[in-house]
Amino acid sequence: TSLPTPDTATVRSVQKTAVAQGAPGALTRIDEGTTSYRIVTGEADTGNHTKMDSGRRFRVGSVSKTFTAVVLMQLAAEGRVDLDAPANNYLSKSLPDDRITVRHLLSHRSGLYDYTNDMFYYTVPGFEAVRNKVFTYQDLIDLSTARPLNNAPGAAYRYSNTNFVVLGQLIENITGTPMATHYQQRIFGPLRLRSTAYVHPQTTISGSFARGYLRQDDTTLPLVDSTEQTVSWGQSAGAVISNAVDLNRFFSSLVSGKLLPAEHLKQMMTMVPVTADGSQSYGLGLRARKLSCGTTVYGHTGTVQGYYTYAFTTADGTRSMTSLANTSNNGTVNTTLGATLEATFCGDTST
Ligand SMILES: C[C@@H](NC(=O)[C@@H](C)NC(=O)CCCC[C@H](NC(=O)C[NH3+])C(=O)[O-])C(=O)O
Repeated sequence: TSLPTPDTATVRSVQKTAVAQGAPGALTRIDEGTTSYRIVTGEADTGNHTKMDSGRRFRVGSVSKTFTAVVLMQLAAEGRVDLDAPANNYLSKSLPDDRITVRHLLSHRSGLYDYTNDMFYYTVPGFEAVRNKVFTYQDLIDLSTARPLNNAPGAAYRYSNTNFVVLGQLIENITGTPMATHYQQRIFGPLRLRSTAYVHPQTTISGSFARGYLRQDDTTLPLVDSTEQTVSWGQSAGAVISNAVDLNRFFSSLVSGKLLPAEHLKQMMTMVPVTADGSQSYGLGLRARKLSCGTTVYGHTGTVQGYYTYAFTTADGTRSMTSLANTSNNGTVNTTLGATLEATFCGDTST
């Protein structure tokens, strides 16, 4: 299917708006076969006024969930896990409800409470309290199960980081191999994602990277440099580090069948609407968005202190886009940045 030419002028104006709304900088990279478009605005480091550039690495937040889902689906394809079995079959310490299946975890239908609601209720104090902490998966799961389930297993979609922390623990329990090894051997290596890494609990980002700046709840106060942290509160739900070209290659490779057999990819991409207008849906560790021009794109968003990410591709992987703004706790910027999807995949709709 031939898509309209990406509207890079609108991408640029969207980025300028995001900067005007408080982001120090933004980047967008669009890949289509051998053609790439790179648009950047503002600064990667406000301390020495280093300009943003599109090759910089950053924390991808929940885009990590898609990487974790791919590992899980490969194990399912290898016959080592049954998606419809109780997750408790694979866990050393049981979840409070045997009805929670592996598929419920992948599709955010388990009902498990999201511990980050309490952890980050107060944004900067919450962040400062955990930025150098190292949690076990069980520490985080125990924070969640201290609260009642949001819903009966399978009864509703309710986004929860807990689901993908449980999946990290489950994968390590089944295989005896750390998530970092699975990511590297099953995804980063085969796809040559040379700027992508899982270095938990290391707090620093190596190579060329964008610094991240967290907005305070009192927005009159200056941004907090949140670049260095363990992201141990996120791990298999949010601790991957990558860059735009790698995320574009990851999502286009995923949907074009390079990581999973057809049946398992199909299950991952089988979407359930999560918004009333049906424009947003969730599959297994994967988001889909139906854009105004009728094109549906597949990928994930990410929010981690100092970094907003959108990483999406077309159903056939021919065009991929990754956008980053290096701030967070700023919903206006997050919404604005999302407009790079329309500009990229629907082209110039102003005429
Ligand atoms: C939404 C996004 N989810 C993720 O990326 C996961 C890993 N991030 C979160 O759950 C946000 C944690 C708080 C961030 C903090 N907010 C606060 O502290 C608010 N009090 C911040 O904005 O940096 C997704 O799936 O698309």
